[in-house]
Amino acid sequence: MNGSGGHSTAPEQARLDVAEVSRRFGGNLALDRVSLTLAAGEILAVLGDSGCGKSTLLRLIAGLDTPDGGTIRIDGRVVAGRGAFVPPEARGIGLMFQDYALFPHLTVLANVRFGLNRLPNAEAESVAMERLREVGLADRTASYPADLSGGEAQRVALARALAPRPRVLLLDEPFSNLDSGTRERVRADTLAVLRQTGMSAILVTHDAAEAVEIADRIALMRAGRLVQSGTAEALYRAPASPFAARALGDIIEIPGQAVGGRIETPLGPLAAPPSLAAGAVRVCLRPEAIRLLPEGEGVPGRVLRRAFAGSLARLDLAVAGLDAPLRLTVPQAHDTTERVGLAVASELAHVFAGTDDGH
Ligand SMILES: Nc1ncnc2c1ncn2[C@@H]1O[C@H](COP(=O)(O)OP(=O)(O)OP(=O)(O)O)[C@@H](O)[C@H]1O
Repeated sequence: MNGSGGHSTAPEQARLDVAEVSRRFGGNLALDRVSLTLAAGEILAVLGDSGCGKSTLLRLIAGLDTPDGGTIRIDGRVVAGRGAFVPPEARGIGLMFQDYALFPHLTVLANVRFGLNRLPNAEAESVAMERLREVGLADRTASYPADLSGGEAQRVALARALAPRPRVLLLDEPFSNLDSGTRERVRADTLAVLRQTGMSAILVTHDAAEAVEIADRIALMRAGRLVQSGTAEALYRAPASPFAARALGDIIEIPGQAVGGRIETPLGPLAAPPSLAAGAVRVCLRPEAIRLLPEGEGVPGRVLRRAFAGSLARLDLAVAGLDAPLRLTVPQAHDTTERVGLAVASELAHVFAGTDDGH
């Protein structure tokens, strides 16, 4: 029941290859042998809670910091590690942070031109115009940042980061300063621009829904380590740990006991994976793994509460052997009696040995 590994592309073919990279701050191991790859044109989301090392990883890739171990390659060339260090401006990396960092005293056009100072004036101007067209802001060239909405400012920052056509674009929580209505639209616009320009990008976020929506693959981090990487679907369907299961969607966790090829749980027996040793296990279930049956069938449950949730209804069920009520969502039209039966689809259960979280 293990998930996929860290590499999806051979390191020598990858646009970006991060191999066994570590970074220590005093006694704090902020990154612990993190490996990941990014293919050309791919969008990877680095997903994790505050303090898990996401920004540290981006800073190392950008060349704003130096790793204590491991190597970073861009298009096969070592840019950090093995005694090499290529400075940020020579890495072909574009950066976009959540505060956009637009220059307030420069027009929109001048902001986008800023990163193009190696080009002759006329060319820099025409490239900047082209990038502003790409993000749909060709008519705002003479405006100043103070006159822009949050969404527009974000698009100018995107145009500026894309202006020199970087090999890799790094986006650090780029939508977190936008209100929720604007965020979805700007996110969709940003994704469209990244796809249109074939950009290879890493997006750092603590928002699983955002990672799922925008990325081809997700690298899930926890406490300085890469927990699992793969497509959103792979992480959803085959989480490597209870933590990974929780990170990518609703999960119902129940205790279990593996004995002789089966797992005894309060929701009935489940088939045990062949490699599982006897002993205590944790069973993680997606809500769709649990079926409601008429009273008298399956494992008995008692409805404690039924709450209205639009087209759905939320049920809290008491089940013998479970400490907390089991929360299920059913179609509003589903009429429930006070007593019901429950069944679990074994093939949708994720079973983990032991009782701790694992990585
Ligand atoms: N320059 C630094 N000096 C000392 N400790 C640091 C430094 N930069 C980061 N850290 C520590 O490294 C760990 C990882 O921090 P990092 O900022 O990379 O996490 P993050 O996942 O980006 O969090 P957030 O989402 O809050 O920005 C934290 O424990 C942080 O305190």
